[in-house]
Amino acid sequence: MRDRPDDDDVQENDPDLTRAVRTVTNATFVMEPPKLDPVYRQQLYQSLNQMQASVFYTVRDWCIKRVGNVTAEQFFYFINGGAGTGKSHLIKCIYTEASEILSKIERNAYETDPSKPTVLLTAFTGTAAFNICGTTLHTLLKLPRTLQPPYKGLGNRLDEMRAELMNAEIIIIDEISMVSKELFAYVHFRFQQIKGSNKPFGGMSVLAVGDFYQLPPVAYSKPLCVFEAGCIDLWNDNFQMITLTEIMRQKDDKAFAEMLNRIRVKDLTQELSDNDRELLSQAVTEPENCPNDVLHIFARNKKVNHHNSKTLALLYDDIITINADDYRKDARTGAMELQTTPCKGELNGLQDKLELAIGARVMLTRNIDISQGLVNGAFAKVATLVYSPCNSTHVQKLGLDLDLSQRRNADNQMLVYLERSEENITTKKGMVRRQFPLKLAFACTIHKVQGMSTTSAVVSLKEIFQAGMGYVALSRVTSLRGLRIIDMDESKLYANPDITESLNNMQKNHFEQIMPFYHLSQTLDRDKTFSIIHHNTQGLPSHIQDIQAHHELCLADVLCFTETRLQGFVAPSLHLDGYSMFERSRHVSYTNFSDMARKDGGGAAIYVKNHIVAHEVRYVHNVTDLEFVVVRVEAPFSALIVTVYRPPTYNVKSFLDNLRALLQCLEMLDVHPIIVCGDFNENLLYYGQKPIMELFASKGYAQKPRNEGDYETTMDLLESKERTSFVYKKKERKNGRKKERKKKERKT
Ligand SMILES: Nc1ncnc2c1ncn2[C@@H]1O[C@H](COP(=O)(O)OP(=O)(O)OP(=O)(O)O)[C@@H](O)[C@H]1O
Repeated sequence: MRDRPDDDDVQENDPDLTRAVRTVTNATFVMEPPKLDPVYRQQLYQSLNQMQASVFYTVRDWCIKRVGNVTAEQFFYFINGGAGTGKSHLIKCIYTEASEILSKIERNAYETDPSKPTVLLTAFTGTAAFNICGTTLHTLLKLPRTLQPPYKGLGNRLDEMRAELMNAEIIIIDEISMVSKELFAYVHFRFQQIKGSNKPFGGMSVLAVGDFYQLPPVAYSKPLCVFEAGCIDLWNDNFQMITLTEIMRQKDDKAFAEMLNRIRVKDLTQELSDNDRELLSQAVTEPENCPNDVLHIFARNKKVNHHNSKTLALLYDDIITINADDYRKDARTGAMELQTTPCKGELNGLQDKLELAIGARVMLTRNIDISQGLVNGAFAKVATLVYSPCNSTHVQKLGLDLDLSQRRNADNQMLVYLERSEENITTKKGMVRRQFPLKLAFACTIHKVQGMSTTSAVVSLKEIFQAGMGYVALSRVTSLRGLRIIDMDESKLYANPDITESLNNMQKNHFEQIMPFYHLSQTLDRDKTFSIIHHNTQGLPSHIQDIQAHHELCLADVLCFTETRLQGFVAPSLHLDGYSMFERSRHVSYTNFSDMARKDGGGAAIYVKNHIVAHEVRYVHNVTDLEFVVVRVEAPFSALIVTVYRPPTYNVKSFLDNLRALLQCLEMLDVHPIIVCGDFNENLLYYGQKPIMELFASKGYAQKPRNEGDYETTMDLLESKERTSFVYKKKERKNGRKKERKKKERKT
């Protein structure tokens, strides 16, 4: 049987909501994507694993379509995945990239303010919002305290909200497991009102992110994915699920990561396997063996408070007591009078008295300023006390040293100064309290650690009262070495079976279309297929790391690159592991066009997998003034592979003469099939003559692939003489090139 929480814990389950609503409804949100250094940004994108990259590029392509005015259907994706599978990491990347691309949408400057956000990054709790550099749903949408139907509109704040969210196209909602159906419906109605549209969420695309096996919504309401009769079902009607499976948090401790995956879905009736029990037992210990300075995680507040007081007394001699300043309204004069001693406040309100010490670990209990990291659940150390100038015993401000993970900028070593917050004590009429919104944090509840990554923690499994709590607590640490379990109780590790059933029934998407070759290569018989990818690199030196990190490119047997922009010297860093490289720079490619030879850019290269026997055909008789590479493959297949680049400024007639000469010489080598690919800068959408394609056709070459769809943006050709078993043409991802193309099409 599951425990029922007492009142204290019911409130504790709602760590941010009540406070967020109470304190920030009047606050305005600031939403500005972080200005990341381009190199760091590139590294961030390169770090994405295959599934993260699929989602990233799907959303990126959608944004590019929106900018290009191509029809882009509203999307509703649910990014699912166990703890530490990199959901938050992924949405930070999506947010940065999508914001930048969508900011390029041409808008009427008189009607819109281009500085307004295009992508809204939100989370349910303040800590999670800070973690992703976003804001809470409540702050963003100025949601009321109670979310019971019927929907209450924005009233006279509508214009203000419309002005603020006029450019918004996508909303990202992290920690979706904690979002109740009422809250979700409110978000939907808010956007319908703000955008003046009857579409779901007013036409906004939604990226919901989270793990329904982690903490559920507050007050025992059903998670969004679980069907509930009589409730509007925005979830199952609209959302498609994409699952991230690679655990990134515990990537250096695979056995632990895999065990966590099993605990995540284990239901109450199942037992741990012997292996898992044995593995977990390595972390089981007694409380006295746990260092005081390691974060302790408990299910209930009582245990947290007890541990905090005990540890403070143990570690510090100079304990300071900070009383709340309670003011009562004088009935006669109306003046607020300071009381000599604080009264007994509310259970979840500002504390009557705070016991602290310099150096003690504390946690904020209110959202003060999300942009500064002063959010409910943020960890810090007390660094200084600032006393009132007129009362040397009255603490006016506290200097806090926020944890590194809590700082928006890791270089920022400055203290943040916290002032007292003010709240009405609702149980005492006319009474107002001013106190620092803090509590000691040598320990905290499981509800405060969702989303957190830490190297070490002590977890108590005692008194866990909800499905998923045990899993959330155990999955915070990056390795089993950093985990200590006290009060081990296997029966507290269980999932809600309704979640499993609901997720099984959800619509799924694997985004195969964004990486077709990756998916195809999983089923291909690699011994019987030969894959060639052509790609215009727009500069090998600046993109070699992108190529190395790319999930599809390095699966090909042969990589044909154009616009390598090499200048003779090939740095060792330009070699790809597992491939032999053959290249020709532009400078050595022209004899009769010295002006072309002097220009930077251009060039071609072919990389061939090491297990393939291949030689470069370096000197091709009578062929000059052409940027090309020819490679003869001898085993396990026999073929001639050629890559050609024609710069847009190169006269077509001269190019055709030299290409014709090349094709003739290739025939003489008598190796088949001959596969020629490259970037010829010939507009295939143009209805008039296409002399380059016609030359290939006249010589018996066939364009691959034949699929009409592939011609849409094609300027590159992949021509083959004789049938090849499989060829794949890399799809374009570069916005810039599409634009250039469009420009050219308009001109022609
Ligand atoms: N592609 C990646 N490359 C490198 N590190 C990554 C990558 N993805 C995630 N990480 C790291 O793994 C850790 C866990 O990632 P993250 O917090 O995004 O996971 P999560 O799925 O949001 O977890 P939770 O459900 O517990 O909130 C973080 O330290 C993050 O920086």
